[in-house]
Amino acid sequence: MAKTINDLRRKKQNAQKITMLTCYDYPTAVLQDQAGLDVIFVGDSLGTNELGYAHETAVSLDDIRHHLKAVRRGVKQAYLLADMPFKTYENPEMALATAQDLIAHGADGVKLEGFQEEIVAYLHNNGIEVCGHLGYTPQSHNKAAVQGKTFDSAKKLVDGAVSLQHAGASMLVLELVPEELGKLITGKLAIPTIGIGAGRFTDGQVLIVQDMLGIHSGQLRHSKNFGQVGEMMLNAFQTYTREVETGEFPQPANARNMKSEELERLLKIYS
Ligand SMILES: Nc1nc(=O)c2c([nH]1)NC[C@@H]1CN(c3ccc(C(=O)N[C@@H](CCC(=O)O)C(=O)O)cc3)CN21
Ligand SMILES: CC(C)C(=O)C(=O)O
Ligand SMILES: [Mg+2]
Repeated sequence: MAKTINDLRRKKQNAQKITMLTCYDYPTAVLQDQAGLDVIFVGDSLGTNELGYAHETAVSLDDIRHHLKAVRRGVKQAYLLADMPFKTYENPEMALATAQDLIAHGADGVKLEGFQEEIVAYLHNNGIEVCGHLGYTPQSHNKAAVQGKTFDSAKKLVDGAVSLQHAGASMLVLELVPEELGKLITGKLAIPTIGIGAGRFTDGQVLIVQDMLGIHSGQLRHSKNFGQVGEMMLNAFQTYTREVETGEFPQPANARNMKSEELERLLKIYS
């Protein structure tokens, strides 16, 4: 049975951590699902991490849909969440059309950024499971910076989080906020909080899959390399290149052969 929002809420109640990673393709989805991830997430970080765009705001609904469909084919047990792209939820009707499109293409729930209580309430009232996202929100911020470091900005985030829950949000991502604020908001909410750069005390954690696999050069402070996959890929590409160039690959065992009588007939004509 695939995981539901209720399973995630129960994990929070039992003080069990919720695990989430971004995912943009089928083979990665199969492995994440097999590993037992709770939430597999097609984020709009797709743009900068998978498609080579300069910014998340360049990601279209078509882009998300295309990758969501691939991920859907690989996810059997996890909850599958999809980001609503920039400018696809500018009013309640547009938001509902976007959310319904993503649900129709395999998402179990959708995520949107910011203090969007009216949109969240409208989606919720139409049966959509919505995840909020507060703190650093790439669709409205240009440069990564920790949010909620001062009394005023922190209060805005606490009040916003409570309002989103009240509006019907099922879950809340907190991005780049002080650990103290992650803890405070998590304690105030009945719905699960998922942190990225939000410290130790959120109900769950999310990372960008390339970051945690070590596919990017450079290390962001909130992340950790759980594997040196980039280095392994580079080594494999370099070794392949060298072996093809030197003739070490392919070997006879990699080749297919004709029956000798067929070959002899052919050579009689052409040699
Ligand atoms: N590869 C990748 N990793 C992410 O964590 C990530 C994305 N992409 N795309 C969407 C958002 C944007 N995020 C980001 C982007 C940049 C920083 C960054 O530059 N962090 C600095 C410190 C910033 C600060 O402390 O003010 C660092 O050195 O880690 C952090 C989170 C998190 N998300
Ligand atoms: C950083 C996470 C939460 C996100 O929104 C994304 O990957 O798009
Ligand atoms: Mg996003």
